[in-house]
Amino acid sequence: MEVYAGLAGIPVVKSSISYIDGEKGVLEYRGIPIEELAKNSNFLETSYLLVFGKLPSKEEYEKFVSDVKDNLFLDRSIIQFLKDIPPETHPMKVLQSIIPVLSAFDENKEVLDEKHHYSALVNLLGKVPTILATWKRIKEGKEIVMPDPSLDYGENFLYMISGRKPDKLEGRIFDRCLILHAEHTINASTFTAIVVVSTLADFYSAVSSAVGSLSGRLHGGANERVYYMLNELKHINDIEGYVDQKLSRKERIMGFGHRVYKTYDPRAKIIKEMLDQILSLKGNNELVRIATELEKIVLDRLKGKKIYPNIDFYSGILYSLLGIPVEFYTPVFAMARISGWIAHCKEYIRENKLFRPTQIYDGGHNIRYLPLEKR
Ligand SMILES: CC(=O)SCCNC(=O)CCNC(=O)[C@H](O)C(C)(C)COP(=O)(O)OP(=O)(O)OC[C@H]1O[C@@H](n2cnc3c(N)ncnc32)[C@H](O)[C@@H]1OP(=O)(O)O
Ligand SMILES: O=C([O-])CC(=O)C(=O)O
Repeated sequence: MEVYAGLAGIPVVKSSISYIDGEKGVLEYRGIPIEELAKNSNFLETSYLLVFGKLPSKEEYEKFVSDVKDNLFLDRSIIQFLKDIPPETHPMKVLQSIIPVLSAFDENKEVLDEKHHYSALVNLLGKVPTILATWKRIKEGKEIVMPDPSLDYGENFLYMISGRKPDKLEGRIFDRCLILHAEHTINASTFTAIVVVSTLADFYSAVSSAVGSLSGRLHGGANERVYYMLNELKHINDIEGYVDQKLSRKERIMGFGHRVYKTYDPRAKIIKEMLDQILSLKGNNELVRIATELEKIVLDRLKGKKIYPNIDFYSGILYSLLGIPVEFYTPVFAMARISGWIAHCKEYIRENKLFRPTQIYDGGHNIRYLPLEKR
């Protein structure tokens, strides 16, 4: 028997939700290339596609958007809960702890029932942006901005965090970022979600656990770390030394490398294009200059290892230009990934099999118990 460390390359499900060709840099959601969706779709339509397996008709789309919008507002008890949390708490921890509480307001509690899947989906898509924005305002001691259902999904989030209505381009760019982050086959957090749901725990527990899994710096948490790294590199001349020192210590450079992509992450390419678009309006930016130079040096030092920027490398810079504070980069990722997590939970539970892998035991046997005073 052999141990498959990190289950690398081991299929654990059959799925028709998304597809990656890591050598060619292809990503498709339900067979549609990510580039097509980022160009033509919006986040809620893409969420519908992921969860229900097809693009919605006009009526289906309108009903779905309206169901999400009906769920934007938070109960007073949830706002109070947020007010009682210590302000230093990272928003990923806030999200992870509050999501299970939302189940109290969902009357469809049976995990095997499709009604639960739908109500958890619209409840979480509706409330998670409001929770994050409300937490940001509370943390900063500012007045809470209530959701505005007349705005598009992404615009409403930018509005709630800042109190300012974003312009159309900012709203569209943010919405496209949400599309790019919505789904990515069986990554660590999605795997976490289906493991939880395989015990027949409900979708709120699965999504909350997936948030915890996403928060780590080898996964979604890397986008926040990239931002700190770029800020540490105050000058272009510092970069070579930084990279060489990191590599000589065998440390990872955040935002580079991927378990599946052995070429440029197609999502990072789209984010880079959007950065150019926003910079042409806002003017040049020092962080972008540093990131571009860092990318050149890392690609040069690691050539042969097939290591390229992943989605987390440029996303934070884009978020900073949209006025999103650094601690909220990973939570924004989580907000988008809800659709992917729920799509997988819904698919997995259809032919559920409890996850229960095995191990190769390499400890002792029949060891005598030694009383405390003899140890
Ligand atoms: C949304 C996402 O989750 S995208 C990923 C976000 N995470 C990051 O950006 C963190 C930095 N990246 C990494 O740590 C890794 O690339 C991971 C965890 C994403 C993928 O890791 P794995 O598939 O396990 O790659 P693995 O550990 O096999 O690495 C292969 C080789 O490349 C090196 N390597 C991989 N990524 C990096 C990196 N970012 N910086 C430097 N070296 C790296 C490894 O040290 C290893 O070298 P070795 O063969 O000499 O030991
Ligand atoms: O697929 C992965 O391992 C990580 C990733 O890029 C994602 O979840 O978006």
